[in-house]
Amino acid sequence: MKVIKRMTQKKLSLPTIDLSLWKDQKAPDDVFLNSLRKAAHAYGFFYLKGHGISADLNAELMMQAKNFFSLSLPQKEQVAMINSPHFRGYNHAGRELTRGKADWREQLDIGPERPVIQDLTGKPAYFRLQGPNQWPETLPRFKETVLSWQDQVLSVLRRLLEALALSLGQQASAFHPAVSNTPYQLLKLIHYPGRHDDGKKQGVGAHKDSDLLSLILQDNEGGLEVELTNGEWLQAPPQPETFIVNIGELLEVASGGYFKAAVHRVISPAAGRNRLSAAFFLGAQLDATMPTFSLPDPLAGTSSGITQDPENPLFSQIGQNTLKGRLRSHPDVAARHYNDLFTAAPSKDLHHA
Ligand SMILES: O=C(O)CCC(=O)C(=O)O
Ligand SMILES: [Fe+2]
Repeated sequence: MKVIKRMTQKKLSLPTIDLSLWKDQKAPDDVFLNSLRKAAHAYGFFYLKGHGISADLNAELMMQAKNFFSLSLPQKEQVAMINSPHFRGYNHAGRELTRGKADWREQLDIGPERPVIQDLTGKPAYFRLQGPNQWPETLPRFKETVLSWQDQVLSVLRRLLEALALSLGQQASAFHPAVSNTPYQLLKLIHYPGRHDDGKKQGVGAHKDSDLLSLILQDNEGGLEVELTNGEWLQAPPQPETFIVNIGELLEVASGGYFKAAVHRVISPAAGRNRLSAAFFLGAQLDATMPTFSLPDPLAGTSSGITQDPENPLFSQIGQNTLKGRLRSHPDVAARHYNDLFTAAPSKDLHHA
């Protein structure tokens, strides 16, 4: 009995990709590319090690996140997201929705520090996503640490995208037009409080990310899970010195469905416990359109195409897909700052992004 259990667990563990195997910007070898392609195709969710981001910086980020969530609610509300047309800032637990159901987590959303686009007349609404962040004033090293981590993670993901492009038989530069200049990006610092008496377990409900690639740093609590193609849920517990990387909807579009955006969720910690994570989402230039690459033969034959979900239409126009995700996740921000876009407020099929 025990042996079978052990064998099953071994078979079902998530793959680990070691980015340090790709040295000195030289073309990565076939072994590395094959394992990356396989991980992205079969799971859409994997561990990343050899990324070059120091354990100290990761620990400092988690410490700053902890300091922020330890502030009083009125202090956190000073940077409430409802004040920001750019969807930046704090949301208390229960305010964000996934598929219409409240998530049990509080979070601070931080994007790239960019100026507001002044003259938006005649421009698409998604340009309103660009603008400044809201920073907690009482935490001196917070902004510096967060921006430094954000910067380093962005470089890691840009590099990983070069490898992913090569693994699909494309030029390493295939994603450069989408991510080299000023891609949309978002960092969420997240605190999952312990379960309530009502026993509900939705830390964040099952969802796909609407970006190209996401990267998650988690503390030791666990609770992150990914849905396999056979419908089973597999745990993704923390592993030292690694991040979780997962495929988002834009990469599913780019790969013609060869890489699938992974459905994942977080189960709330038990009562009295809590969990911290930092999730970074790399989108793309808002005014670009995600191309769908034509894949070389052996790959093209094994792709089942882009997922069609009437509740969650995928737009290849990036700004449109990005704004869709933000509006659905934050109907209160949508109602305050984007009311002109709706005849009725979105409510039924809200989807976390
Ligand atoms: O907190 C985590 O580990 C994952 C969060 C997540 O999937 C998301 O915010 O999209
Ligand atoms: Fe996610």
